[in-house]
This record gives sequence, structure tokens and C-alpha cells, in this order.
Amino acid sequence: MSEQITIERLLYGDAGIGHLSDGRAAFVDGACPGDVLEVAVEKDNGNYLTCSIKEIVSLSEHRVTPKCPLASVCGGCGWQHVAYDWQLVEKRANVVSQLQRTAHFDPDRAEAIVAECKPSPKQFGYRNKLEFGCQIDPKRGFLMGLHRRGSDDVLPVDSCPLAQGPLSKTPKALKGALRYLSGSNDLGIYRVGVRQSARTRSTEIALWTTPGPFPRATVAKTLGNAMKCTSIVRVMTGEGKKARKLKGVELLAGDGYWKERVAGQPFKVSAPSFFQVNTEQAETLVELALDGLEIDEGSVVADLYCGVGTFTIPMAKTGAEVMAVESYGSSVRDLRRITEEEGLYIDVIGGDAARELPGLGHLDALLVDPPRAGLDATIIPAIAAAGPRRLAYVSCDPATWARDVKRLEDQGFELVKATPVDMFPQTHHVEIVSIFTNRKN
Ligand SMILES: C[S@@+](CC[C@H](N)C(=O)[O-])C[C@H]1O[C@@H](n2cnc3c(N)ncnc32)[C@H](O)[C@@H]1O
Repeated sequence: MSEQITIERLLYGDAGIGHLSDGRAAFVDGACPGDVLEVAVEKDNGNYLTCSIKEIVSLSEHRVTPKCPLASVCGGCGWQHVAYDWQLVEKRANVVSQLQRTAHFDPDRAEAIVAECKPSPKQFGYRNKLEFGCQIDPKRGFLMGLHRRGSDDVLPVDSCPLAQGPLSKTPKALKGALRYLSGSNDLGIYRVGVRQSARTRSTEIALWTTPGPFPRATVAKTLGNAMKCTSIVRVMTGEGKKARKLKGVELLAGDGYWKERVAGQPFKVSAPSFFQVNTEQAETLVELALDGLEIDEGSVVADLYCGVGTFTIPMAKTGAEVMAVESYGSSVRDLRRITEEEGLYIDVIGGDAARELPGLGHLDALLVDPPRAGLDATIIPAIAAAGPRRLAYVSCDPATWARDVKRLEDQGFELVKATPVDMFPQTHHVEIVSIFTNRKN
């Protein structure tokens, strides 16, 4: 049985939402706001229905033709069929809606606080990194590709239009070389990451493998012949559930790190370390956060979840006294190396942010940029106790961010500005730079 609906908006995901005549919410993958669709119910999830498109009655004015022929099946970008200006509108609307629903903001306050979404200078060709899943198929042999939408299956691809310049064409070259290398024996490669900078020309291939014998010289030679790169490394981790546990990094050829420049600042990044994938928009994040923190020479500040120091280094260059906390060893080592090379004094602390914060004493300003899960509940009172006059919270997940906004406001902070930044055009993802003042200061 099918029914006609109009799509009202996009969800924080790949689906659009409309309502059936009985009032129930219908989530429709691949829909665009303004589309009039004949849809069929595929699954009743209790408070919403998953529906599929049976027929397009009329197309929305916000629809465009996707650039990539695999856009409807690839898990990489679910919004390619939506015009870019409308993607920005929907991203901002998602942030406003989370403030209302999760942080219980009055609609007028939420609208006033959330700025326009900052567009990415590049709508395609913006990614400095591509990551491919690999598997050995009993019939087809070694497979490498992106993830098929809604599954863990590998979708073989030859190129990706989200990647910058020559990086977009690397899947084809790499796939051929790795297929050749894996022809006679399984090398245990389960993921391949390639980072390439448009600014420094540095290109690194990282092969993520399980431990075990590995023909290092042959792999280095074959990959080096397949594509121009400045570094090739093997990252060894545990197997299955232990895949997050890093067992070591082996240099196969070249530098052993990837080089990028953000706002003139060079960074040398090891393969396992996190780095923002849209370099130009990383500069927007830094600018917004530093503007909001209002720090200057002599301020005592901290950067929690600091990674390799995207925010830490510019903070230190203001002349402020900076403490930086990061739990991942590879990033801690990268930040210490940059700090030394730049001749900066930064107290780089390797450890858990919630555990380390109480030991940092009083702070004039604080920046937090946690992973998707947001802030651990135990860190919120410690942030209040540190007493920063200004707090910048950078987030990649509007739902956990809005939860934490509520908790921070309950502890005496006031959200004064939130700017969505589009780091990931053609996808539902959005980054938020939010600034809080401290009512107790
Ligand atoms: C979203 S990234 C941000 C990194 C950095 N601010 C940047 O922009 O490049 C989050 C970082 O938090 C680190 N992290 C995750 N959990 C942590 C914890 N409990 N304590 C400290 N750092 C943590 C991760 O390793 C990662 O480097």
C-alpha cells in the first residue's frame, strides 16, 4: 500500500521526513525537501515509519543531479541530490532544532543564537583524506572501496569527487596495486587511508593491517610505482573487536608522516592521528574559536581533546600560557614534535581530559573539541570549577552537543553564539563552534 506525501525537511542522516495522512512521520531515504512522493511503508519503528519511494509525483526546486554516479548507493554522501544552498539551510535548521528539543531552548532564543552555516569554499574536491575498507571475497579476491550505504559491505569505486585534486583518482591506482600484492597471499589489510595536501603536495598511504609477516619492501615498491607519494606506512592493530588497539606503526618508505599547512602553520601528522579533513574549513573553525575565546598574552588557557594541536598552536601563538590534553599517544607525540620545532612552550598532557582537568587549576579560557559522543558527564562540574570566563565548545554532533549545552547552562555557563561550519558538503554532517560566557565571572 502506498500514499502520497510532501517532504518537509532533511533529518540528521540520509533521509527526508514527511507525514502520512494519519499524522505518522515517514522517513524516506534519498528524498529532498519539497518533493511530492508516492511512498510505501517498509518498516514500522514505533514512533516513525521507514518508507521507500514508489513514484516521484513532482520534484523539489532544491533537487540537483548528483555529480557522482554512485551517489545513491555509496555511504559517503547522502545529500548530493540536494542543492548546496539548501544543504546549508538544512544543516543550520538541524542545529536550531537540537537546541529546542534537547537543550529546551525557547525557539526565538535558538534562532537568535545560531548563525548562518559557513559554506565550504569547495563543495566538491575538499577532502584531504580518503579511507577505504578492504576485504577478501572468496570469488572476486581482494576488494577495496567505500562503504555501501546502510551496510559494512565494500563498494568498489575508481574515484571520489569529494577528494581534492589527484587524491580523487587514487582508488583506481591503489586498488590495482593492492589486488596484485594480495593475489597470492592475504596481507591482512583491512583499511587503507590516503592523505594528500593541496598545499604541501605531501601524500601518505597508510595500510591498516593485523599483525603478522608482511613483505615490506615489495609493498613499498609496488605502491610507490602505482602512485606518487611522500610516505608509506603500515599501521598494525589488534583483530576484530581489538581493531582500535594500536600495536605499532612501521615505516615502509618516505617521511613517515603527512604534512599539511593550516593558516600558515605546518603540521606533521602521523597516520593514526586525527586531523580535520577539510583544511580550508579547519581554518574557519580556528578563527571562530579564537575570536570567541578572547585570549591574549598572559591568559591561562587549556585545549582539551587537542589532537595534534589544530587549535593549540594558534592559541599558544597569542602569547597565552597553554595546557593541552589528548589521550591518543600518536597525536600527543605529533603535538610535542610540532611544539618543539616551533620553539613554543605548551604543556602537552597525555591523558584523559576528564581526569586531567581538575589538576590544571584556574583557567581564563577553555576550548573543548570532543569526539562525536560529546563530553563525559563527569567533566562538566570540573569545567565549572576551572572557572573560565569564556568557553569554546567545538562539536561534530548536534545531538550530543545540545545535551552538553543544557548541562553547561545548568552549571552557570551561557551559550551566546553557535556557528555551524560546513566541513562536509554533500553529507548531513556539520561542525559547530559554540561560545559560552560564564555567569559566575
Ligand atoms: C574531534 S577530535 C579533535 C582534535 C583536535 N581538536 C583537532 O581539531 O584536530 C577529538 C580528539 O579527542 C581525543 N580524545 C578522545 N577521547 C579523549 C579523552 N577522553 N581525553 C582526551 N582526549 C580524547 C581523540 O583522540 C581526538 O584526537
